Amino acid sequence: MQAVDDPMPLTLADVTIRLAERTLLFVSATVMPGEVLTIMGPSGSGKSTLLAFAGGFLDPAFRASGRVLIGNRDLTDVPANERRAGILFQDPLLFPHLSVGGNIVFAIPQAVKGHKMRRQIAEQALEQVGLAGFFDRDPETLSGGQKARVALQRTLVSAPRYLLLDEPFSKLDAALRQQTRALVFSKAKAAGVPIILVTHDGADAEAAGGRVIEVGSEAGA
Ligand SMILES: Nc1ncnc2c1ncn2[C@@H]1O[C@H](COP(=O)(O)OP(=O)(O)OP(=O)(O)O)[C@@H](O)[C@H]1O
Repeated sequence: MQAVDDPMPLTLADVTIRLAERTLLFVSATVMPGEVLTIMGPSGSGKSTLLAFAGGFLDPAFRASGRVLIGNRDLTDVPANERRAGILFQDPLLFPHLSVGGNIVFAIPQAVKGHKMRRQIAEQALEQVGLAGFFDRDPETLSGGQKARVALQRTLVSAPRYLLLDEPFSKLDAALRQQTRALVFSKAKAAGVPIILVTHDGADAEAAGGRVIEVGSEAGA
């Protein structure tokens, strides 16, 4: 797994997200490497939009004020190829035209040279989540839980500076959810980078084991 050589805190400094004239949410917090900050709130309260802003790709339909800082650097001053926000969505979004292993190889930073080395990293990443021997499989032949594990490893091999988790367990059934949740949090924390989790589910927040921020209602924060 790619280690991040310079893990830094992630700060959401007075971040306000607006849609038309409506304020959706306000958050101000610093997340330390290895820490999970959970954002909870009702549907439509702007949680996914907050993650998009934190990742540097806010939809132009929204207006945001406040800043996102990696360490002391404003995200907008960090070149796009150095931001490296690792994102996991509800849907694993595996590339259908690549094999399972190809999905992971694709995410390995270009600085890691050599076909053999890249393949070896991907094989190890699969092995770590119980998917040894799955390298050449078509992603469509995997179960939901297996896809979620591949998506996790694809994100982690990319050497992210921080992780943004947008309800990554919500499509899994209860038993699988519990198992996948434990795996994601242990591996994400081991990556030693700041983690922001968005969820509706109190059990996710409990398993994450960090601070929880409740954001506003649909009527506006
Ligand atoms: N591209 C867009 N243009 C206009 N409005 C949008 C756009 N994307 C989302 N919205 C609206 O912005 C609000 C916030 O959406 P967002 O997806 O951030 O909420 P959320 O809290 O993540 O919701 P959920 O928990 O249901 O995923 C919602 O009212 C949504 O309908």
